Amino acid sequence: MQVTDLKLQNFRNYQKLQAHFSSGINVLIGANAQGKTNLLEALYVLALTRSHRTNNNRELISWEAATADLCGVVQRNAGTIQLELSLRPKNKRAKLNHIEQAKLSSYIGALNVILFAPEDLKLVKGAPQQRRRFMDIEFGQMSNRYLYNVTQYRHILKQRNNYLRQLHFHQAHDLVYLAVLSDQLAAYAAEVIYQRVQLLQKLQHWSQSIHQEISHQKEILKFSYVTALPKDKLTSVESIYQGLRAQFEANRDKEIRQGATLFGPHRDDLRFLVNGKDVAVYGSQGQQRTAALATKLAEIDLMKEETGEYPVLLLDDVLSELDCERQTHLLTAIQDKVQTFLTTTSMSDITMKLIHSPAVFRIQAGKILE
Ligand SMILES: Nc1ncnc2c1ncn2[C@@H]1O[C@H](COP(=O)(O)OP(=O)(O)OP(=O)(O)O)[C@@H](O)[C@H]1O
Repeated sequence: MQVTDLKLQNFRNYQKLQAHFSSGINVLIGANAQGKTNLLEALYVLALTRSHRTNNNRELISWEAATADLCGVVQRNAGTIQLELSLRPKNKRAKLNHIEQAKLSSYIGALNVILFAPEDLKLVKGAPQQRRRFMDIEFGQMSNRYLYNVTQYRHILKQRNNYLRQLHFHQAHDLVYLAVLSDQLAAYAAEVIYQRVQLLQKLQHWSQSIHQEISHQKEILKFSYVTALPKDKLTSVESIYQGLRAQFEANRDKEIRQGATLFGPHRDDLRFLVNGKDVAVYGSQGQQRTAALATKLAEIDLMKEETGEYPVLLLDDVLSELDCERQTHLLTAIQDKVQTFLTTTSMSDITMKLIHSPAVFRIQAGKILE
C-alpha cells in the first residue's frame, strides 16, 4: 500500500500542508527542528490515531489552534481509501471514505505503518514496556482480533486493579465480584498471549533469514516469549486461560495486598536469543542492533503475509545510526518494494547512491519547499 497524498491543517508546526508522494523512497531533508519528524508523526497518527511520541492530543495540535485535521489518500490493492482524522484536545473523530467510524478499531488497519526510530535500535536492551508496546502496535495493525482483545484486556485490567485497591483499603469486600473480573481478564489475556506467541513464531521465521544474512550466516536469532505461565501451557487459548485462572486464584491475597494484577500480558516480555544466548545480557551493542534491525525488517514481511500488502515504512533519522553495511541491508531490503519516508539532516553521497531515484522534499519551518 502507499500514501499518495497528505493534507494537514494545524498539525504541530504545519499550519497547512498539501503533499503528493512517490511510491518509492521519499526523503524528507532539512535542518533540526523544521518539522521532519512531525511529518512522519502525522503519517503515524493518521494510521493509528495516536502518536508514538505523546499520549496528549493537545501537543499534536498547533499551539494557536483548537483542532488538527489530517487527511490522507491511500492506494491499496482493493482500491483507494481516504482517511480523515480530526483531533481535539480530548477526543478524535475518524472517517474512512467520508464515513465516520464509531469504533477506532474499525478505522485502524486501513493504513499500516511501521516506524523505525533510533530508540528502536534499543528494542532488545530497553525496558520491557518498549517490547510489549512493539508487539501490541504491530500485531494490532495486522489482526483485528488482536486489537480487539488487547483493548478489552486493558479495559478490564483497569477495572480489576481499581477493585483490588478497593479490597486492599477495605472499601470493598465482595470476593465473588473479584472472581468475575479475574475470569473476564483471563479470557482476554489468553487470547492476547496465544496470538503473541503465534505471531512471534511467524516473525521469527522472517527475522532469522534477515539476521543470518547480516551476520554472514554466523548467528541464529530466536525469540522467546517470557511469561509466568509454564511453556507447555502456551499451546492453546484454553490452557492459557486455565493457567491464568489458577494463578489468580493461588495469588489472590498477594494481589489484594499489592492492590495490582501481577500476571498477564501487561507483565510479560520478549527475549532475543542469538545462538541460544540472551543477546540483551551477553550480546555486544552491534549484535543487539543487528537483532533489532532484523526484527523491524521482518515486520515488513510479516505484515505482508498477514494482510496481503506491504505496509508503509517510516524511518526517522535511522540511517545516521547505522554503519554502512547495515544501511545497505536496510535499503536493499526495502528498495522497490515498500513505500518509505525517511528523515535526515543530510545525506552522504554513499547513501544517496544506494537509493534509486528518491523523491526529495526539503522541509523548512513547517513547509515543504518545492
Ligand atoms: N503543537 C505544536 N505547534 C506548533 N509547533 C510545534 C508543536 N509541536 C512541536 N512544534 C515545533 O516543531 C518543531 C520540531 O519539529 P520536528 O520534531 O519535526 O523536528 P525535526 O525537523 O525532525 O528536527 P530534528 O532533526 O532535530 O529531529 C519545533 O520547532 C517545535 O517547536
